[in-house]
Amino acid sequence: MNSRIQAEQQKSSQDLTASARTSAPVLEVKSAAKAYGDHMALRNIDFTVHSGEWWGIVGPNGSGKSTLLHLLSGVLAPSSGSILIKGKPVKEYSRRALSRLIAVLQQDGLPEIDYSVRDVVAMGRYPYQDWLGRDQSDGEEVVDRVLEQLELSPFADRLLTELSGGQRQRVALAKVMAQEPEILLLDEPTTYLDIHYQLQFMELLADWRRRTGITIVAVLHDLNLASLFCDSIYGLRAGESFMQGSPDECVTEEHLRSLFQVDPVMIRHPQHELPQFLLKKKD
Ligand SMILES: Nc1ncnc2c1ncn2[C@@H]1O[C@H](COP(=O)(O)OP(=O)(O)OP(=O)(O)O)[C@@H](O)[C@H]1O
Repeated sequence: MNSRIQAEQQKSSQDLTASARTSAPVLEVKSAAKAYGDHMALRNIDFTVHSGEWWGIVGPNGSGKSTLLHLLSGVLAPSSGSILIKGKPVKEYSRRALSRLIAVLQQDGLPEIDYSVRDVVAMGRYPYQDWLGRDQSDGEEVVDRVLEQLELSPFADRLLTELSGGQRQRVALAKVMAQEPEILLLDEPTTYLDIHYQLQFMELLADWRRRTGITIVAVLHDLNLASLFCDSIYGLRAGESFMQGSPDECVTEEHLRSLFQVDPVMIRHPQHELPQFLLKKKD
């Protein structure tokens, strides 16, 4: 990619971030806690996501990241505190209204089933169908457009069972794109992807956000990717808030040591001016 295009893309991403900061809150977590039986998985969680922002949720295994995502999507109710979506408690939305607002993508987005790519992407239109299963909007066009955007048109009639894991994850992304949500929640979406597909997946999200201003909250294990793509990072440790802020504020040697007990070598990305780190092995 030539450097002028790269600079323009970086600028448009910065513009998006700046405008996101001045826009309305879409997700608000207020003093939220979640207990499973007598185990407190989350406590004292407070953060606000504004329209068009991209947040990365990071933290060690078992720190409560997926639980937090389940609270945001309304799959789980907080034991105390509240979760607001566009100013309204999540529990006050009907399932259908919620599925028009929020799409969720898991780490293994789709099972290996005997459905064609087109049929699976069309399932994303479910929130727009009436009780007879008719799409009340331009569903077919949306499905065609999304297949085109993700370069899946040549695969449209292939079965999911005939695709690689990386291709299936792209179809999973197409399905949530067809859902046309305002908020996208992702739980470790790049876990099973090789570095080519990891980067491609993150670029597709970035492109989607540039085009539509969608709000993204993603649980990410890879802090280097989080630093490259997210505006803001929220770090959890043992169910409690550990840090929140920009990649520069969060991806630091001190935080990495304290969160993950690793001894990293910090570097500055020479092209993107963002913090990155290398891991060291014992001598
Ligand atoms: N359904 C459940 N019942 C009981 N305890 C649970 C349940 N789900 C999660 N937990 C516990 O809550 C804590 C947080 O789990 P959670 O899955 O949210 O962490 P995580 O940060 O997403 O972990 P990982 O990085 O390993 O996926 C863990 O101690 C886990 O064992």
